[in-house]
Amino acid sequence: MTDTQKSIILVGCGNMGRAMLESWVACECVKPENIHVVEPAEALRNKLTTFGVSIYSSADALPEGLKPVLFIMAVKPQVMFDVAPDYQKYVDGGAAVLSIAAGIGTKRFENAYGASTAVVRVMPNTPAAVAKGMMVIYTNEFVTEQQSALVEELMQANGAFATIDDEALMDAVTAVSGSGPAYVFHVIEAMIEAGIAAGLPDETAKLLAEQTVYGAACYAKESGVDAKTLREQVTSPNGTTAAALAVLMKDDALKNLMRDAVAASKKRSEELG
Ligand SMILES: NC(=O)C1=CN([C@@H]2O[C@H](COP(=O)(O)OP(=O)(O)OC[C@H]3O[C@@H](n4cnc5c(N)ncnc54)[C@H](OP(=O)(O)O)[C@@H]3O)[C@@H](O)[C@H]2O)C=CC1
Ligand SMILES: O=C(O)[C@@H]1CCC=N1
Repeated sequence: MTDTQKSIILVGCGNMGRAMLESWVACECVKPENIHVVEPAEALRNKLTTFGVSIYSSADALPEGLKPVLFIMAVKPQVMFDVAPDYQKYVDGGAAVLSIAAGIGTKRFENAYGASTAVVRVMPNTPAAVAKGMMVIYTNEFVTEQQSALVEELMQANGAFATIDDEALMDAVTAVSGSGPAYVFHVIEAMIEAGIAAGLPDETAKLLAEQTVYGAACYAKESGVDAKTLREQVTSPNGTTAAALAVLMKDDALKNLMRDAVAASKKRSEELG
């Protein structure tokens, strides 16, 4: 089997499933028609027609004899084990299950599908849609080299990936990089509103906020300089930034808020498991 003959099934093409799919259709590890997408919502299926992927409304509609290398469970944690039995036959045929659900551990899939099931957990994030995701991978001992290699190719198409050996870290991962884009989007919202309140036209406030967050993130990642030093380089003594940071850093306000937010997300991930 050549690489491009490999097939995968994506179960659920909502916010996160679609974000990952957007970068997969451009990657050369799986041909678009060999990406089988199962999504019950007609409106979401209709948005996939230009992707060249194979689209189904339910597991029953998948073609007979399909032998996927892996299937990706991108449904909500709350419905995961209602949906899981529909894919038992692919596990029995040697496929690995890849779950992106918050909280749910590999053991629960082993319990559902069988003790030696190959299970991959990935905590993705939505910037995967523009190949700028942070994808964190944990695999159990039953995942084969071929399955692992395909997972890494797919995750690379989505942006950067990291692997962890300790599954217990997944809740903290979820709280930082899984949920994290929402924190940053909220910062962008807040900067836009503040810019408008300071007198900027709406479109100008949006452009400035988005490009500033984008540029700062690229600079932090690409310069090799730590964030504290980069912050200090912006901050002229008794200048404008110092005036702003006196507000943001008073009593470690933002750090404390972020610590509480990440702790709340981690706790919720543990509860979902
Ligand atoms: N959103 C994010 O940023 C992130 C999400 N995740 C995880 O990704 C998973 C999906 O989240 P998200 O994309 O936000 O959720 P969505 O609700 O947007 O997407 C889930 C999709 O699965 C569909 N679905 C429900 N039942 C089935 C079924 N039997 N077969 C196939 N598809 C089905 C849903 O359809 P319908 O609505 O009609 O039920 C929906 O379109 C969750 O487990 C979440 O924890 C992880 C990291 C980040
Ligand atoms: O909010 C959630 O539960 C999912 C998991 C991480 C990001 N979104």
